[in-house]
Amino acid sequence: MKVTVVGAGAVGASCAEYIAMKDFASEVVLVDIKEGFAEGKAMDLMQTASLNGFDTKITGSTNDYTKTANSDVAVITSGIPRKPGMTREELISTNAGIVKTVAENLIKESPNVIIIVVSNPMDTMTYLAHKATGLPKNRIIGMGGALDSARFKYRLAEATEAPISDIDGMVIGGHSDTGMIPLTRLATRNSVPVSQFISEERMQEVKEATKVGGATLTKLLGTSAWYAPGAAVAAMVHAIATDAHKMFPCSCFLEGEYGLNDICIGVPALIGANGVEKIVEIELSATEKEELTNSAEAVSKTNGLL
Ligand SMILES: NC(=O)c1ccc[n+]([C@@H]2O[C@H](COP(=O)([O-])OP(=O)(O)OC[C@H]3O[C@@H](n4cnc5c(N)ncnc54)[C@H](O)[C@@H]3O)[C@@H](O)[C@H]2O)c1
Ligand SMILES: O=C(O)C[C@H](O)C(=O)O
Repeated sequence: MKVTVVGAGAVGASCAEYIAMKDFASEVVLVDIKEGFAEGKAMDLMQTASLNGFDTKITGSTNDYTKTANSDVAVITSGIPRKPGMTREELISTNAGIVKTVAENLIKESPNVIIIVVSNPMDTMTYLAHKATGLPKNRIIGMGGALDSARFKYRLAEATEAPISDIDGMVIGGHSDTGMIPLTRLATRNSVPVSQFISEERMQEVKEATKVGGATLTKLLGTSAWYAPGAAVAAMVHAIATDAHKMFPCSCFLEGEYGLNDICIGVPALIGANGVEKIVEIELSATEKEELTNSAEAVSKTNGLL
């Protein structure tokens, strides 16, 4: 499998590294607009190959998309990250132009590619990539829910003092500080509802900490996070490569599912060789439905700024 990662910055390089470490791709091409940057990151990563035991070939390119030809999967991480105090939505004016151009360049060289959008505001950038490329909806996927769910599990494990491997949980909705919906009702510790281990008040704290997970890290780091985002993308690319039909909440183009239309937003989906193999419609409570409706309204409002 050939994978292109556009943007060789913090998230792009982390994503390329995790993909290489899993050793399932024949080639990863890093692309960046900064002269020599992607080539440098690729060389540095390749010099870890004998140490970390992978055979994936990582190459770099300064904005030459011919090097990306016939990619099976392309990940878009190009664009600016937020600074402390900013929302993801504030990045739209810079990132929309970048994501549109990059998506158009990618499909010229790789007409059969599956695109995973990471750049923020991610749900709106996924919608933009969908509109700009006209690719079938199964081949444009936004990465947000896989990361948000990993953060939810981290917070649940912390609150229950359980090993993370005991914990399961999922976050749906928009990838924003206010739009995420950690499904506390469905979170489990080894099949037992987490609500049996912690108070309702503690559960609310977990929910709120999950929603501002990205903002918390941005405040600590001075820029947004990259290890967990890179790992989340690598897990999704791996599911495509292995046709795993693994369930991730991710930003999918909806046509009636969950009562929503003409929007990309986080819902559970089975990810396999064709990208989104199936959107899974789980039964939501009245409160969760209302939260999803509100979240979708906010994403649509941001889409209106395109
Ligand atoms: N969806 C998510 O869960 C998630 C998680 C983390 C970060 N992000 C987003 O990912 C994006 C990247 O974050 P980062 O921390 O890697 O930023 P970064 O600044 O470290 O890297 C971005 C890279 O994009 C490159 N770039 C800019 N314009 C380009 C273009 N036209 N073509 C190719 N490359 C171009 C830059 O030169 C830079 O190297 C941000 O928008 C951030 O908000 C999303
Ligand atoms: O928080 C951000 O701006 C980056 C990313 O969306 C994240 O959740 O880490």
